[in-house]
Amino acid sequence: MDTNLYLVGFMGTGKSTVGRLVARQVGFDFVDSDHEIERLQGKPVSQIFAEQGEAAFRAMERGFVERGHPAKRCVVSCGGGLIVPPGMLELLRGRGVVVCMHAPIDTIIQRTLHATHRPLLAVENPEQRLRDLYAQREALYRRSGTLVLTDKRPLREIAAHVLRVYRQEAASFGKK
Ligand SMILES: Nc1ncnc2c1ncn2[C@@H]1O[C@H](COP(=O)(O)OP(=O)(O)OP(=O)(O)O)[C@@H](O)[C@H]1O
Ligand SMILES: O=C(O)C1=C[C@@H](O)[C@@H](O)[C@H](O)C1
Ligand SMILES: [Mg+2]
Repeated sequence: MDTNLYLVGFMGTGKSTVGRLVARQVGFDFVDSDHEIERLQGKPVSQIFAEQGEAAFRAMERGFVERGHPAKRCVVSCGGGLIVPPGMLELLRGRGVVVCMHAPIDTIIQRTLHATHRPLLAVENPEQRLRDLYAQREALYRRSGTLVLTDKRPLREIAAHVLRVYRQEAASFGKK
C-alpha cells in the first residue's frame, strides 16, 4: 500500500506530532505543508502572512497540494486552514486518504496559546480568535474525513488509531 495519508484538522490538534510518528511506523516520508512552504519561500509562515497576505499563503498551499509533494508513500500534515478554500478538500481526497485530527476547543486553546508562530493568533484576543475560527470551521473538519480524537489520549494510541483508519481506507482507495 503506497497511497498518501493526509492529516487535516484545526491548529493544535496534533497533525504534525502524530504525522511524524505515523510516517515512521509505516516507513513513509513525513511532509508538513507549513514546513515545505517555509523552506521554498525561505521565511516563516508568519512572515509570509505579514508581507504577502493570507490569500498568497493559501495559493502556496494549493501549489503544495497540486505539485509540491510526492504522489505516493508520504504522510502529509496539512496546515490548519489548508482545506478551507473551496475545492481544496476535494483535491486532497483525490490524492489519498484524508484523516481529520480533532480536539475540543478548550484543549486547543491550552495547546496553542503559548506558541507565537501562528499568525492568525497574533491579535489582541487570541482566545476569542480561536473560538471564532473553530466555530467557522468545525462543520468542514467534521465532514473532511474520519475523525480521530486527540484529547486525553497517549500519542502512541492516537497514532495506532490513525494507522488503523489509514489501512482500512487505503485498501478501498486503491479500488476507486
Ligand atoms: N495527544 C496530545 N496530547 C498532548 N499534547 C499534544 C498532543 N498532540 C499534540 N500535542 C501538543 O500540542 C501542540 C500542537 O501540536 P502540533 O504542532 O502537532 O499541532 P498541529 O495540528 O500540527 O498544529 P498547526 O496546524 O498549527 O501546525 C504541541 O505542543 C504538541 O506537543
Ligand atoms: O489554521 C490556519 O489557518 C493556519 C494553521 C497553520 O498550520 C498555518 O498554516 C497558518 O498559521 C494558518
Ligand atoms: Mg503543524
